[in-house]
Amino acid sequence: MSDFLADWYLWTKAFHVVSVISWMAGLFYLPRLFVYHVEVVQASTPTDTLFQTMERRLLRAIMNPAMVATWVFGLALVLTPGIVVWSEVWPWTKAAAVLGMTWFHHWLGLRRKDFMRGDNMLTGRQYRIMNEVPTILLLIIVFSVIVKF
Ligand code: HEM
Repeated sequence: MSDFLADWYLWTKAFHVVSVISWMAGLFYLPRLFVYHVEVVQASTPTDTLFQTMERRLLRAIMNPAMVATWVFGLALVLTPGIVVWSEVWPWTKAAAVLGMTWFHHWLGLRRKDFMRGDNMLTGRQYRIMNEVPTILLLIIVFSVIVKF
């Protein structure tokens, strides 16, 4: 198993990065959709239904599979011999930020259900602020995994 993972290391990393890009695209876009949904769209109109469809498809067709793929390829990299040295700081920083990103994904899923039920409680400004969460986590993850501080 270790030999197999070592042989496929660069391919695994390439698929990991592709999955990460797809996941991040959704994590940036879905809160933007929520901003417009709450600020511009009237409840129970055809536009409301259209936004709900876009939000559901983005989450189910792109973000959920991309998150699973990111985790699968990421964990394969963790198991690859010699890649992660747990006595260094960066794997822990990255792990904490990745758990934060996964929490944010599930938080967005819960907010989508609020819109679906017609009882969203947050304002456009609050969604704009939450939109910064993936940016901050992305910076922490990329600097920790590449600079390895
Ligand atoms: C979901 C759980 C994740 C795990 C278990 C994981 C684990 C890993 C591991 C072990 C590596 C190899 C590091 C190396 O080759 O030195 C790696 C590479 C990488 N990861 Fe992740 N990762 C995860 C999520 C993410 C996320 C969310 C991002 C970005 C937002 C990300 C961005 C990257 C990048 C850019 C690389 C390539 C670094 C390089 O070129 O050396 N990863 N990941």
